Amino acid sequence: MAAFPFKIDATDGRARTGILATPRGDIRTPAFMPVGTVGTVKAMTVDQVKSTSADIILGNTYHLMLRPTAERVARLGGLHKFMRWDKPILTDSGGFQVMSLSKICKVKEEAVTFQSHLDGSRHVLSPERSMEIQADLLGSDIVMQLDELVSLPTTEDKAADAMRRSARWAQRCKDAFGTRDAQALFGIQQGGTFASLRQESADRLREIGFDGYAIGGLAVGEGHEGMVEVLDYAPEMLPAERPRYLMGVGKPIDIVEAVARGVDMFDCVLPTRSGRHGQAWTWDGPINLKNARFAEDENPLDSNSSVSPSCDYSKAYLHHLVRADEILGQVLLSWHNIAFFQDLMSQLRAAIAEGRLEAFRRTFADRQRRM
Ligand SMILES: CC#C[C@H]1NC(N)=Nc2cc3[nH]c(NC)nc3cc21
Repeated sequence: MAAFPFKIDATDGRARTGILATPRGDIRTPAFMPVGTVGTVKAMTVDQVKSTSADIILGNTYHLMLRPTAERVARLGGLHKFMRWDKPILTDSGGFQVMSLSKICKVKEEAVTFQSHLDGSRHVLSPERSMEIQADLLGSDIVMQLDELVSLPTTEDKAADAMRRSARWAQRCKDAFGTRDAQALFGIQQGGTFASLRQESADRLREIGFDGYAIGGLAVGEGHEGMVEVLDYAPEMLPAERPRYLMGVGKPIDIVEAVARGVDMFDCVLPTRSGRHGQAWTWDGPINLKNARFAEDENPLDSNSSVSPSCDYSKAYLHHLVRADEILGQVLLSWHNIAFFQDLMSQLRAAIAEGRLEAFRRTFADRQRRM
């Protein structure tokens, strides 16, 4: 019996909307997970994150194992208690971050060894250690397998080798994770932009059996068209009855196109990172509050929103905060952007439930281009 029942309430073309039920709360899909890398959704309190109606957030094994260490988080009661977030948490396994962040890393069949980007200290991350950190020490609700990242551009042979190692690590993760009914384990499909490798990866993951299936290897610089090309076939290679999670994605238009191709879960640093740099996402595309045209604009970012940073504050005030490099500017724009992404997911769920996703997609794309 797979952990976490996934009930699909409606479909529209390849898109699905439903509920992934977890012991810490239901996750409405399609879902966007705010990124809380080191135990904080940057510049936001957990109450502000909750006010956006986010059902689940993401944490990172790589960052938390380096600081404050997974053992310390465990001694302090686990990640939920530590950061005061009592809803679901998905943790990434560390593979992607080790290979994209750490100074030196060596990948062997047994494990990845690397030096911390913080102080150069040496660390080892094996499939078994990643499971121990995520499931036992951090106590996350959804655990990601450890996978191997290949940097783009890559050859088919290199992508095949990495995909097959990730599949062997997937089995080791499943064995180490064991059978738990209060936590779930997701596998990660690899294979770059090679359909035959993606199919082989999906087949191997299905044989092993996971509670959900992620699409890895995208949002790594392939661009919107490159991503959509893979999304035209990759999601449907994965079991239809379990959640499909596209890692690291993405811009609002990427999310809409991926939902239309059968993806259920997303995470991306874009709303919080761009908010810290003065950017606000709106239904008419992104704007940057640094721009002089907002200096005396008394309108809020979104008067239809019920979330404070979107409906209570004037663009003029936000412009002032950003120009003055005030911390509150980073807080309010991060908060607004997360609220906007959650509003987008809510509108996508409604559009699928009412069978009008195609119309929503067209209108959304036209309006986003207006900027
Ligand atoms: C190859 C591969 C792969 C995936 N593997 C794991 N464990 N995490 C990821 C995180 C990502 N973030 C982004 N873009 C921001 N693409 C990602 C891809 C992965």
